[in-house]
Amino acid sequence: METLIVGVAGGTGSGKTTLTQELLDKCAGPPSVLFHDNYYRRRDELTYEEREKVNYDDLDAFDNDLFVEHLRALRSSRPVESPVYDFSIHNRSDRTTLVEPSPVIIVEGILIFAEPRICELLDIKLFVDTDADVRLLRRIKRDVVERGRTLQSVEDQYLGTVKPMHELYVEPSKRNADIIIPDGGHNIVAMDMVLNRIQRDVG
Ligand SMILES: Nc1ncnc2c1ncn2[C@@H]1O[C@H](COP(=O)(O)OP(=O)(O)O)[C@@H](O)[C@H]1O
Ligand SMILES: O=c1ccn([C@@H]2O[C@H](COP(=O)(O)O)[C@@H](O)[C@H]2O)c(=O)[nH]1
Repeated sequence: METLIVGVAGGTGSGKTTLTQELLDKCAGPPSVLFHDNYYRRRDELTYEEREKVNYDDLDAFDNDLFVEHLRALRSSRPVESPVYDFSIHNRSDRTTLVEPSPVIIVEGILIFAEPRICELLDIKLFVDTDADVRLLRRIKRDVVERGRTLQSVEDQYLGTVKPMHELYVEPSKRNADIIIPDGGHNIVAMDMVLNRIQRDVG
C-alpha cells in the first residue's frame, strides 16, 4: 500500500489538534493518526508532585523509540496498539488504543519536527503558527478546565519549561516545515492546498 505521512507540528495551543481533526473530517479514508503526546514516557516511579515538576517540553520526555517503531509499522501496513496518555495525572494510562493502517497517516505533536528520526519519516510537514500570547491564553483555559491544573501551576510550568523549550526546540523546528499555516485548521486556503496534494498522491 502506498502511504503518505503528514506531520502537524506547532507550539502548545497553536491549533494542531484542530487542524488534524479538519484533515480527518475531510480526507476520504479515514487517515490513521498517531499523537506524539501519547508517547510521553511512563513515570510510575515518581509521585504526582514529582511528576508535576518534569520538563515535558524536552525531547527526552518522549519514548521516541516506540513512536518511531509504531510509525514504521503503520507505514508497512501493520496495526499498532498506541499508548494513551492521561494529562490529568501526568502519566501514561494503562489503556491502549488500536490504530489501523491507512494510506494517509497523520502525525501530530509539538516536537515532531525537532526529532530527526521522526522528521525524516514525514512526507508533508505542516507547522501551525500562532502568536505566543494567543497560545498562552488557550493553554491556561485548557489546562484548568480539561487537565485539572491550578492557575499557579500553569504559570510555573509555562515560565519554567514550556516557554524556554518552545524557543529552544519548537520555534527553530519551523524551518523543517514545508508549509507554515497561520490560523491552523481555520485557514481554508491552506487546507484546500493540503487536501488537494493528499488527493493527488493517494486519492
Ligand atoms: N484558528 C483558530 N481560531 C480560533 N480558535 C482556535 C483555532 N484553532 C484552534 N482554536 C482553539 O484553540 C484551542 C487549542 O487548539 P488545539 O487545536 O487543541 O491546539 P493544540 O493541539 O496545538 O494544543 C481549542 O480550544 C481550539 O478550539
Ligand atoms: O504530563 C504532561 C505531559 C505534557 N504536558 C504538556 O502538554 C503540552 C503538549 O500538548 P499540546 O496539546 O500540544 O499543548 C506540552 O507543552 C507539555 O507541557 C503536561 O503539562 N503534562
